[in-house]
Amino acid sequence: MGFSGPNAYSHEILGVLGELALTMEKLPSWAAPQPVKKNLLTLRDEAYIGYEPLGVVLVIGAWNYPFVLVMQPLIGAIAAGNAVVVKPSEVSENTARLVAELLPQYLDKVSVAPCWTPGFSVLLGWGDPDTPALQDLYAVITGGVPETTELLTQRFDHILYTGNTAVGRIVMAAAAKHLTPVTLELGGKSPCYIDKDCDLAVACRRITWGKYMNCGQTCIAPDYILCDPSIQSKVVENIKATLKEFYGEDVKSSPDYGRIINQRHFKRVKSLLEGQKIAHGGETDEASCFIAPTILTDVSPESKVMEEEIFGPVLPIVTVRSVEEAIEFINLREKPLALYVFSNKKQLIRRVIAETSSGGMTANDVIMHSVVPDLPFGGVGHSGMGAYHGRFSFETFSHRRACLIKDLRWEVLSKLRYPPGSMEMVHLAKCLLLKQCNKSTVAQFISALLAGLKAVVAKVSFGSLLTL
Ligand SMILES: NC(=O)c1ccc[n+]([C@@H]2O[C@H](COP(=O)([O-])OP(=O)(O)OC[C@H]3O[C@@H](n4cnc5c(N)ncnc54)[C@H](O)[C@@H]3O)[C@@H](O)[C@H]2O)c1
Ligand SMILES: CCCCCCC=O
Repeated sequence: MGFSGPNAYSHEILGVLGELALTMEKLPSWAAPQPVKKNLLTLRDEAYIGYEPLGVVLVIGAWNYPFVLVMQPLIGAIAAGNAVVVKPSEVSENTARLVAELLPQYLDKVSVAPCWTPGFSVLLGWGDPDTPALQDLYAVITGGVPETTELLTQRFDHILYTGNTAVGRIVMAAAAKHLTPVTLELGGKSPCYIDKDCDLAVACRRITWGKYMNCGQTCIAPDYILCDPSIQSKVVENIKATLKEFYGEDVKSSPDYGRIINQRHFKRVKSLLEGQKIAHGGETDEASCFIAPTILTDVSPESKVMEEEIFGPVLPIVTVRSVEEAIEFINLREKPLALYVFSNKKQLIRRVIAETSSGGMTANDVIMHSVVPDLPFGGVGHSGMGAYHGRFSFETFSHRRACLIKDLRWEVLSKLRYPPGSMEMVHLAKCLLLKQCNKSTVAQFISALLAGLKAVVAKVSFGSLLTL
């Protein structure tokens, strides 16, 4: 993909460092038992949510940000107390090799792995599973489809998969065989609506940054623009001006402009240009997998480029006459991973939010919701299920255990639920649970309490008499 040094650091390392710092600071509070609200029936008890590890987590990463996409889930899974098997994408083979080399050097080992089968041990390169030896608690498996397919036959306690929707189905089907819960971080076409009432220069600069970073190979890149026909040419001019500002006269030689990951994806993205009106860019070079930043205008909603996620530096503009039409356009399609809206009108922004659905959204910018540490990152519908980042990673990889600790006294309150049943007891329970009390129920409750109290006092006095 040709990340330059600064881009590799900011896209792949900074996020991991931020996640580590946040997790180390907040983990004690995330992991602490969370007391919950009590009702009159549980007033004297301890009721809380206790967090416990799920067990062994499988993290399957994608190639477009190959380091952060395995490290960020790994941090959450470790923080929640799990053992982890990491499967980086074979497409970004150098990073996969690096992860496999580095992780075992820095992370803990374990002397036994009782729940893992012999087949699994062989897959992990552990040799004879009966021979006690130190094994990686955080193992890395490299390889492609056959290795991942084999890995998926094993039983895990959670799987977090990042990648395309088609493979997402395969992962979910394999997980279902073991009743393993999954987090699916998928993709899709993230729309970007530009209202006429907005600062187009700023909007287009931000869109250009998010669309063409990593050569368009970002899961939450704005996939296409929806705007009024009257501003289409201004949008094109502003994006063109920004491209010059960002990458200079010769994009090909800019260290900040990437390349398509491989020939297969190069051919796929290039084919999306066929039959389109190219307002800017369109140049390609197969040998170096270069595709220039490209803008397509007056794109038909029925064209191929509007059918699949582009995942490349091609930005189609589809014109719509109003925000209603934009909302309808979005809602006729699968729920996207991200949604963007640019407008000076807060009311219009709130309307777009209220009348659409997406994994996440940013107004008046792109990508940025994904770097707010207290926001969950994930899709909805075909763009994914579940979420992670920060506290949400900890929650995703933990079991929330409902804990209630009672004592063996105050049996008088428990009598409410014991047979034989009576309507008086139902009214009393309703009074205690729903706080819907009438006078006679309150009187009944007080007399029951007094009876309980009398019994306790009698027991204590009898005990004191005995000790005299
Ligand atoms: N939601 C997110 O956080 C996020 C992040 C990055 C990418 N994506 C999405 O991922 C897609 C691009 O990634 P990709 O799918 O090309 O990545 P990819 O080719 O790297 O595949 C992802 C993972 O799936 C495994 N895999 C591939 N085929 C498999 C099979 N038949 N059975 C089992 N495992 C298999 C690969 O080994 C890899 O680890 C885009 O749709 C993009 O939007 C989503
Ligand atoms: C700036 C990094 C964004 C990472 C989003 C991951 C999806 O591809």
